[in-house]
Amino acid sequence: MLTITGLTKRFAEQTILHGVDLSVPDGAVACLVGPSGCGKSTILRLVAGLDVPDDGEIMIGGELLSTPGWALEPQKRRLNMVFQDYALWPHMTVAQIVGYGLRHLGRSARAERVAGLLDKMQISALADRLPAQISGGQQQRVAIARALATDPDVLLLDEPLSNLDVQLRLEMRLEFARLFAEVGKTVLYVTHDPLEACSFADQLVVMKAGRIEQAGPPETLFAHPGSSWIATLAGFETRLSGQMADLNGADCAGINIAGQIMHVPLDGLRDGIAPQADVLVMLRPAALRLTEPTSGALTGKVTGALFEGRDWRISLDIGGQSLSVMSDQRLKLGEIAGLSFARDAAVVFPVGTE
Ligand SMILES: Nc1ncnc2c1ncn2[C@@H]1O[C@H](COP(=O)(O)OP(=O)(O)OP(=O)(O)O)[C@@H](O)[C@H]1O
Repeated sequence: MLTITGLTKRFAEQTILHGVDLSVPDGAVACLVGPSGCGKSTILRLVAGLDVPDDGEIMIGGELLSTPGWALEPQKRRLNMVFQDYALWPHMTVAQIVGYGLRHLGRSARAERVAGLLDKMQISALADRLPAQISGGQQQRVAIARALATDPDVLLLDEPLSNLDVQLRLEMRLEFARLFAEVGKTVLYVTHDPLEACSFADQLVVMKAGRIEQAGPPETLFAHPGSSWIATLAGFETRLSGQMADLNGADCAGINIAGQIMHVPLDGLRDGIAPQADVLVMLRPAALRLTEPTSGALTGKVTGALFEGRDWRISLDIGGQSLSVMSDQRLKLGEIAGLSFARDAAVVFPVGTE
């Protein structure tokens, strides 16, 4: 178990991490995700021992790595880090790079272990090449093989896919999912791409401004986002402003959107939203449907229709607020249409706390 408690880091006058608590069980993959500058890489660097915390403790499997006033030297920590730029030594061959941390082994044991790692990463044919003679994706595999060579308890990866093209990134996501399951290491993985994080995370850790906003399995976070920022990551992209009107029966709330009442299931509603509170309703575009403008449904006026190769993107004005809905039918400008949405399509946040 990797355990981080009250981790605090300051650079000059600025506090970069504000008492971060995080536990990653043995063999689990935790992905730190969040906007640039929120402190993700700083956490990795502190765990790796490349920087010293101002406060808090870091432990791996009961062994203390860092506490105020004391830090275990980086090379004594049972972990390895893969950097964004791979940091491969330019004058060494792939086999020499991967075997570098195994110099204590005899020649044949070392060669056998290196061959196994190159095979695992599917780069056996590149053993005698220099880093400059292989592609970015292949360099990435070499960096991971090197990190696995010394059989660390924990792997730290800092944006390892960000230098690869889009297609290769998609392929490597699959590869990482396979690899992480196979090697069974505890992994702390930094990315700013939530979809990359979701591909293989057991635990998604969403950070903002030096704090953890929400952590848990990706499915839980995406179904029950704790903030509008996470809701946006989870694809609740369409926004409507309104006021709480009433609690309409046991499982539905009424929200006033520019004079019309929109009925939102209570499981999409945050606890403790006061009556009359100004709220932000966030909807997943894929779960919105256009319907006949029946009474009881939210209705809007069509202000645009764009054909996007398969479906029409219909722009709808609802009391001065606009949103777009995909439709298999073209609607006329000025037409009134109803809007329906699936039960899990909406989440609601009180304005000011979102
Ligand atoms: N050595 C340093 N000296 C001063 N400030 C630093 C130092 N290292 C990081 N910072 C600052 O700490 C903040 C967090 O940086 P960090 O690299 O952890 O962010 P990040 O979330 O990993 O961002 P990115 O996705 O852009 O890499 C940033 O504002 C950065 O400028």
